[in-house]
Amino acid sequence: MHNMIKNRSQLFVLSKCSRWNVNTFYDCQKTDNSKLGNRQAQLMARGLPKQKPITGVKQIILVASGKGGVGKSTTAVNLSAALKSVEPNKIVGLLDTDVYGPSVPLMMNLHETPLLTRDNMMIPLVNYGLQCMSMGFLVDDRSPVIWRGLMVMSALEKLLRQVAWDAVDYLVVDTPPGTGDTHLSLIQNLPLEGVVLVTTPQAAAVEVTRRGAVMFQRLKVPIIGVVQNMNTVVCPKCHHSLSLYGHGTEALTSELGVDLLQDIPMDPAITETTDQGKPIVVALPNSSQAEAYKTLARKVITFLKKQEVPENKI
Ligand SMILES: Nc1ncnc2c1ncn2[C@@H]1O[C@H](COP(=O)(O)OP(=O)(O)OP(=O)(O)O)[C@@H](O)[C@H]1O
Repeated sequence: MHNMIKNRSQLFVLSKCSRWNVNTFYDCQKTDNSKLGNRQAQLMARGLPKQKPITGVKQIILVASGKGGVGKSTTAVNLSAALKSVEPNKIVGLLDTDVYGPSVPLMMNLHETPLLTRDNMMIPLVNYGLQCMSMGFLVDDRSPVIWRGLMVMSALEKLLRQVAWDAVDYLVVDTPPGTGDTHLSLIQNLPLEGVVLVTTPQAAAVEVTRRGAVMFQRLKVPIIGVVQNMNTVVCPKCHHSLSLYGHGTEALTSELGVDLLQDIPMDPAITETTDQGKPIVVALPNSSQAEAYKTLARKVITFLKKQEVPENKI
């Protein structure tokens, strides 16, 4: 757990039984931004504007989609688990920035309220070896979040700056669908390594993904590649793979000049494990579905390694 505090009960006492909830959003202290580290220098060396890293995090990867419901959160959760599985020595975090429809609590089976450090930083909840933070940990599970944009931005600021990430190597950031304020705010404020776009191949989904991709390209966020989700169905008896929607994603990736990173079939085991709060990479680690997510993770890692600027070039 967090290196300042060795166990949760000790922390609970130290924080005078304070638990983070939505009411404390507006009266907490500012994050300590003094430890920006080498990363900023690396990004400046790449000619990127001066964004502020997240304390305790080395590399940040966005997972985004144009349309809702295409499997972005499922991909983000399984990508996080797969990064951990492929590189067990690395520390992986998962940040859910979908304030209106957070999925991480359900998909990671985490329903507690985060504890606070002495300086009012939220301690990520941990399951399956992944540090996790979500707006869903801070609001009632069943209540809708009825907030105006400014409140959402304020909540996002807290999620970005008031979480006590503990030496995270890879932070996977699940985003809301579309290309709204949250994306702009993430792009403006964070040194992002790149974005993984998730789409299904129907024309409607591909069209919105294209618009999202152009936004990322214009704002100089590297596109790591595209995950095509739920295009194929594999027959459990004869293992024949049937394509449901055709080649919309290939057309998109060749138009954008980016990689089609992985094809994830539509599979009931993925839905079931997701709904049970255990990503398929954890629930069925040797399955072909888990292997698909691990292949994706390996490609993301290869991309991240290429992004690194050698120390002697800074
Ligand atoms: N490859 C897949 N096979 C089967 N079911 C899947 C697959 N990918 C996602 N699903 C299911 O599709 C539904 C939507 O997935 P998910 O919540 O990840 O989408 P999303 O794009 O993040 O949605 P939102 O726009 O609400 O954030 C979930 O029930 C999930 O279990």
